[in-house]
Amino acid sequence: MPRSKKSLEANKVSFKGSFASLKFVPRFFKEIRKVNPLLFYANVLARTINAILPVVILIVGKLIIDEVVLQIAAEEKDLDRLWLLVAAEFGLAILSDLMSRAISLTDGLLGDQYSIDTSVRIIKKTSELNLDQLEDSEFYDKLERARQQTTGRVGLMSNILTQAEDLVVIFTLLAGVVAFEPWLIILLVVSVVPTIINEIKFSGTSYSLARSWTQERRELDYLRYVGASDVTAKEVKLFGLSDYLANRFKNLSDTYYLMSKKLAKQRAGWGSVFNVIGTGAYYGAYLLIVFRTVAGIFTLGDLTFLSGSFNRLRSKLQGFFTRFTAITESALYLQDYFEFLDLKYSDETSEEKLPLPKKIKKGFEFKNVGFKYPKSEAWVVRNINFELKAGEKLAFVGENGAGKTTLIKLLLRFYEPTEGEILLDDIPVKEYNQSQYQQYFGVIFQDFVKFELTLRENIAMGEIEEIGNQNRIDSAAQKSLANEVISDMPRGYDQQLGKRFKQGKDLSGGQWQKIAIARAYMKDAEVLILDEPTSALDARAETEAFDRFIKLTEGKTAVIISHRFSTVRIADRIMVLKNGAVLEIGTHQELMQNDMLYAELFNLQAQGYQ
Ligand SMILES: Nc1ncnc2c1ncn2[C@@H]1O[C@H](COP(=O)(O)OP(=O)(O)OP(=O)(O)O)[C@@H](O)[C@H]1O
Repeated sequence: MPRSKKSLEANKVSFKGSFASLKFVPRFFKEIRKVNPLLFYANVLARTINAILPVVILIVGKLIIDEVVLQIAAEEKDLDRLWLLVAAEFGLAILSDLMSRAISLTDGLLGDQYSIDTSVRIIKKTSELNLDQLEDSEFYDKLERARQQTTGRVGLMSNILTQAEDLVVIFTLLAGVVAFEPWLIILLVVSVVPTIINEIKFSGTSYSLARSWTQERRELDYLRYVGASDVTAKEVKLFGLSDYLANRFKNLSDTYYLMSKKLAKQRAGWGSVFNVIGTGAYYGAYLLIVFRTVAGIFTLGDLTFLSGSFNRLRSKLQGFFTRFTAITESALYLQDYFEFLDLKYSDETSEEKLPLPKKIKKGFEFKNVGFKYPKSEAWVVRNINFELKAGEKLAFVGENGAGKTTLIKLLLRFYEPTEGEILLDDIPVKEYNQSQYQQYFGVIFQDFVKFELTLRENIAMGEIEEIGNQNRIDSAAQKSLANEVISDMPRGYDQQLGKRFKQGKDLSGGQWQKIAIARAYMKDAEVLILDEPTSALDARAETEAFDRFIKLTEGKTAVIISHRFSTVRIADRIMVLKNGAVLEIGTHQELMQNDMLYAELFNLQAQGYQ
């Protein structure tokens, strides 16, 4: 676990590594510009004007003081030029304020638009990826970092633009200072070098710390959720778990707090030591300017201009380097984000694919299929051979963990078999385009999603393009018996479901299930898969749901997983799985005559009902 110093070292990103992350900055800006070109160029323009203003303001300030000194000495006072200069300085101050406001306005608007854009892209990209990628914890961490840094990316944008702006300020001020007193440059270097050293020393460390803690942060989020959520509240209360969860949360957070506190203290400590050196150099420069003014080499105006310029230069340069560290740190997150967006899913990379047959002619065939989950050594299923014929209703039965859902995931091509192959009408399913292939199926999983959206949306999710097709939604609801749920809802189809939102209504397990089944009917799928779809229905509703299912899906191919044998027996054929292998397959009668596991389990359940 990366809670030790050792793992922090392992995750440490070098200063060079931080530099390398800057290569993502051009792409980042291209994307921002694409989001809203007008706002982007307005921002750049305002920043350019704002960058030139400081030196102009200082020069006008110097001219004002020189003019004042001149007028004090003059016998006949002529204040016209002075008024003009003061008016110019006033105008410049107003312009500077306007530009700053324009910058923060455009920064904010661009930032908002960009963060909407990135969130949308992350959602879309996630849907393109394979299940094995999504279930991989390393990948999940990457996704987490890509997602978390949405606000960080907005800060990065304004930091980089400010950096460019400050670079212009620094060069214009430098030009002014060099024109008067080139020696000051050496003192300037001495005054900022300590800051640079400090930044290099700590660069990357805080990012490394945050990065090495991605897993733990996930754990913290989870503990926070488990400890304070309506879903877990019943068990947490009943088992008195809140102290245990709170302590576990606190212990883990404290470890992180202590590590980051140590880092922050070191940074602050060294920062103050280096600052003393820097401030010393600044006052050295100040003395030099004062002496030259007393000696009559500089005018009073030069004195104000130089000391003002020098002071600004120092703070701008310091800011430049501090910001540089912040930029490289955030750019490392940018790397996570772009790497995530660039992830390929296997089907994308493969060559031309075959068009899918409009109608399934023969059916599916599993040939010697074996499968191990990624990063696992154990065979979950092996030597699987069976046919799912076109139009057939096949049921899978078997004990928990026998591999039933895994076979469904393989059939749906969420995973590729480790050995053997799956054929559709004698052609390996790999030959077909994956997403088109998946469109063939209407599936209700055991752990189907309870979308906390409206009832209508929950059903229409089966074929979202048809959300406006009321007839289709009505028909799906009738087939699945969800119409009974709808008539109980005060707002009918527009009823918000779940407890998360205002006026939301939570449903019973069985009611949710009826809605989920409606979702499967919504799609005019070639193959229907119901993975324990009726476990929460009462006995009467279950029988009714299955009778309907068989009638309504006449001619369609279907796979049903169920632990209830009364349901299973109405399937055309039943496949019994044990420890990842096919134990027996046949009709209910055949399996009863076989007198093996199926007959044993069937009789066991039948006795229970007597
Ligand atoms: N994503 C995964 N990664 C690794 N192993 C997994 C994964 N999903 C399931 N398994 C393992 O594969 C085996 C078969 O699981 P599967 O879900 O296919 O069983 P099942 O027959 O559907 O069980 P149940 O009746 O309990 O739903 C189990 O031992 C399980 O631990």
